Amino acid sequence: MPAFETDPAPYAADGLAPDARSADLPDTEADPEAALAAEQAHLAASRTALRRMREETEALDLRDVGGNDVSNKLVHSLIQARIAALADHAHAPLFFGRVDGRFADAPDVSTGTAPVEVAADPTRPVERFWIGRRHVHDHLGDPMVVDWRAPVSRSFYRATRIEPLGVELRRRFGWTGGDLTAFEDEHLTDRDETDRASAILAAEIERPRVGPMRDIVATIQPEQDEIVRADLGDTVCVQGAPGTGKTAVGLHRVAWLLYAHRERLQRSGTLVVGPNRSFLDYIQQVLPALGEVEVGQTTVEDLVGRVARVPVKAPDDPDRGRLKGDARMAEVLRRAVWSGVAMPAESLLVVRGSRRWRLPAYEIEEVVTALRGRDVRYGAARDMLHQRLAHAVLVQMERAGESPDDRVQDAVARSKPVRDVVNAVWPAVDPAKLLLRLFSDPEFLAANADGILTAEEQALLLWEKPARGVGSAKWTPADAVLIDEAADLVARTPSVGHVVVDEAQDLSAMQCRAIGRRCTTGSATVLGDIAQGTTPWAAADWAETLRHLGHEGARVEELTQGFRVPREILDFASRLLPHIAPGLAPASSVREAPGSLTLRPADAADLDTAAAADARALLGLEGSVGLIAADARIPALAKALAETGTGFRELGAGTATESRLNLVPASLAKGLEFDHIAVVEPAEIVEAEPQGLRRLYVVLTRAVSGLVVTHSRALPDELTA
Ligand SMILES: Nc1ncnc2c1ncn2[C@@H]1O[C@H](COP(=O)(O)OP(=O)(O)OP(=O)(O)O)[C@@H](O)[C@H]1O
Repeated sequence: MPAFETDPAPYAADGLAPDARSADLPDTEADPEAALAAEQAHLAASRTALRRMREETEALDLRDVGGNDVSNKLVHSLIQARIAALADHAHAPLFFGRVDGRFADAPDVSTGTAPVEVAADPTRPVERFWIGRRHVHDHLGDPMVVDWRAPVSRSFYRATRIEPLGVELRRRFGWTGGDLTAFEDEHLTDRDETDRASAILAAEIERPRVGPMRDIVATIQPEQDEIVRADLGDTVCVQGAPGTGKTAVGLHRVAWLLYAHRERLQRSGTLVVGPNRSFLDYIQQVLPALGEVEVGQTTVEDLVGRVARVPVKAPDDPDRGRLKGDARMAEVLRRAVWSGVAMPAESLLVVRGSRRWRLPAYEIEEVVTALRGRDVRYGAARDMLHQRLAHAVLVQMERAGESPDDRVQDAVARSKPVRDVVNAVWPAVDPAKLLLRLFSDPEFLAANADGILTAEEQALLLWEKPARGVGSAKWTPADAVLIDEAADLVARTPSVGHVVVDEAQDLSAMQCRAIGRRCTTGSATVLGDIAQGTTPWAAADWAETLRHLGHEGARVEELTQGFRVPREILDFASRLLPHIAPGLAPASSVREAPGSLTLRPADAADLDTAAAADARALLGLEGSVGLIAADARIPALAKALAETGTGFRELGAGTATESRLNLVPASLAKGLEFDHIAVVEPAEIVEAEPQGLRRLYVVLTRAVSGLVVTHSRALPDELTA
């Protein structure tokens, strides 16, 4: 059987490949240069095809659509989004890989939006697929580049010599800017060939970081791909050491889910929750680069802030914050919300025309009791109470020979006597006011917290100076989460189809519940590292976090291969692990960078100047630089940098300065990475907070290429032992 279905002219005069998927290409072994030239020709043809696809979209005539103004606007914006998605980014490869293999003939293997598994079929002729960021087809509709999320692309990421999935050849391409410059082949069915380390893969991982995080579509690893392509219904929790690709995997998973379940998820929505704004800024370009612009990216504070609508004015102190984040608070709030429901003292009297209708108190009580027993939100039950009371009055009218219709019932439901009864027996609850009362009124708190919180805990919650009103209270982030919980007891929080939660180890039980109620009808990807938990309420294990998220029993996967931090630095930082997370094994590193770690003693008096000089020296190297120190030292470092006229960007300062040098308070370093980092005075970082050793672990593991530790004091014992 010939290697490929033959077609003697792979590239036609118009530059388009009539059927490059099965055409003969030059023999790679005999003539690698010709093989590279053929790939470059396929690239040129694919670019031409992409341009044609864009021009066709641009030429779409909206007048044909008809419809009203609103639908025209919608179609117009969809077309604009499509045109943007079809842009050819000259600096990025249009494809990064190719698979040649014998695949079962599924109709949507290269274009499918359903998660069709690609299957091998040795009886089929060899077909080849180029894998890239977006789908490109020729004028006949045949694929020239297949989206990395299409079913057949799975074989590119997952095929091994043991399980080739139909793949005979896997080719990776090397690029310089927009030019295709090299390729590497693996013949997965060739028994004589052995695995070799991929230079292209290594180069891609080593590429210096200049700006925000970028996508990893070209190099997703099999264990990562398994998480990326997990079914929509699966909630997956990923534990992974620093730099193992958790964030990258979470973002690619959203992009894959949107491809495989586009219609459903576009309707329900998706959400990425990250620890802070600096982190969201850092990751914000990954999804748009993958063609997904409609994913909400937010912090927990912003998420609950939209519901709580109170000004957050103060941080949480550790003890109070821990208590406010405790899951027992949910029960206190539940009791408090429902505590206002009372039994009626009087009957209900409705006057209509010349007639008076009386509903005795015991009948009202029956209605209230029945509603309490139903599994509905407080506010929904309150709305129902109006209607139920009106209905009971209507029954009396009917018994008396009248024939009232729905309009009469509505009028009675809205009448003042009914409203008065409802206000008395089922008062409206304002979540923020409820919390204000709990924290200001010891008796109200005791009535709802006794048996749940100890007397000391109740005392801890009470404000020393009760607030006058919701607007003037000194709300903290944990309070906003409690208000969000109360709001959900009153009215159900809408759920999206999928939520990705990053740095989840730092969430309190109540924060988990806040996120969990936003994916009650959907699934979640939960990412984190127990060793990097730095909040006073950080998780000790994933089972608890998953339980509070409402996804108990979700599977926990571990990523152990580090892509960011060179081995020497990772080994150095991992000395802290037995002290901060005894159960966790250190990650391995795929990257060797001998000499990447420098320990530099300095005089206490010159520490800031020395650190500023280190950072300036690092600017002489390629890539981004992070100067990281305890938060309290940041102003001194900013001054030292300014004195030498070194431009820098201070994270968290709210300024939009562009600079390769980033001045980073240790508390904002989580999730970020820089090519080179200079860490100042580790002992100070450790002392700054109860979880200081973990903070130091986070800080030391931000480096991609090099780490300089500048210190005037002894390094912490845990780091030198
Ligand atoms: N398969 C891969 N190919 C190339 N680069 C990768 C791969 N996986 C991860 N990386 C890179 O490794 C770095 C670390 O990834 P990421 O930030 O997702 O790790 P993380 O596990 O979330 O780290 P942390 O716990 O420190 O937040 C990033 O630069 C990412 O692009």
